[in-house]
Amino acid sequence: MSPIKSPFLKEPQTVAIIGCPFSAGQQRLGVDKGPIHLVEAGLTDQLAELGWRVTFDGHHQFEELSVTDDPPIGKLRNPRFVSRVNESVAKVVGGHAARGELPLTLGGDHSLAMGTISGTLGTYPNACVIWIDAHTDINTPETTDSGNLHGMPVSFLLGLGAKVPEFGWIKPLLKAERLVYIGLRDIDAGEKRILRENKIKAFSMHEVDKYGIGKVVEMALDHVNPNRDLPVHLSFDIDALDPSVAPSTGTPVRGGLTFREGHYICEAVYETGLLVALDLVEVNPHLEDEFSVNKTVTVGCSLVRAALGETLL
Ligand SMILES: NC(=[NH2+])NCCC[C@H](N)C(=O)O
Ligand SMILES: [Mn+2]
Ligand SMILES: [Mn+2]
Repeated sequence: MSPIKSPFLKEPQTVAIIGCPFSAGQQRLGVDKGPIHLVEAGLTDQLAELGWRVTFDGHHQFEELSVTDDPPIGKLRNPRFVSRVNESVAKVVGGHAARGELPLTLGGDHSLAMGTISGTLGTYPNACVIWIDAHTDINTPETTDSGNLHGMPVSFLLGLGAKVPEFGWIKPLLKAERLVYIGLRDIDAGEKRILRENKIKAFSMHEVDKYGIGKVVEMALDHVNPNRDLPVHLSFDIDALDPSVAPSTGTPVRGGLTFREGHYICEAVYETGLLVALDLVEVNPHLEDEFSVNKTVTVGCSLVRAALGETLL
């Protein structure tokens, strides 16, 4: 029995867990401990229980890639380190995808999507990206206020904004019409302009309230995957969930997805049978109290299970 009825994955269906203890895309300590907590919570066994062959080669040791001198380039913080780590993540994710496995990247901050989505698109050039987040993470080197690269991966993938030679390895393989957002509620002014100018489809919490999550996911899939035949990369930032559901994250924004809305998205993507890669990022076990951390890690594991075939019935 295979967990997904998938036109893309090879038998025995394999999920490759890629632990990415990485935090240099933002400034709060602890998000690099996210993957360790998710794995220690038992995620590997939970996925095996769903029928997957699970591989996990230990958490990546990015220290080897660290740079002694990494001054900002313009506003961009830790640019060389972020670039190098993502280049290596792209190779790892791409390698698993090319072997017909499903890479599950555990972050770490969301700058990691530069690597994960580059890896997916290298193997599946027509893949679409479903980005679940409170934020659009589409600032360019020109529009960013914070200089934090976790707020910018999407612009690099689309090839928007000033070209930074250090990030020259990123091929702008993502097309605006193959990207859709759900859960948005904190978008910078410059980002709003980019969304408009590039006609990027986005469902904020306003649309979730108006139409309900079922309709929103259907409309999102209709946009990026009208014939339901393209591979899907699901990039899930835990801060898409309401802080009452997932408090331990670096940039919480109130008014987010409920527990069920978050799970519904994952379940609906699973049901398409088209999922080829999954990211779960921005779990920060150093933030808030022990109860909050447990809650956040537990909901993170359960979102992953939902995307990989756990059903309620
Ligand atoms: N992956 C995230 N949590 N991103 C938050 C980004 C916040 C803000 N838009 C920035 O550019 O810094
Ligand atoms: Mn976010
Ligand atoms: Mn994000």
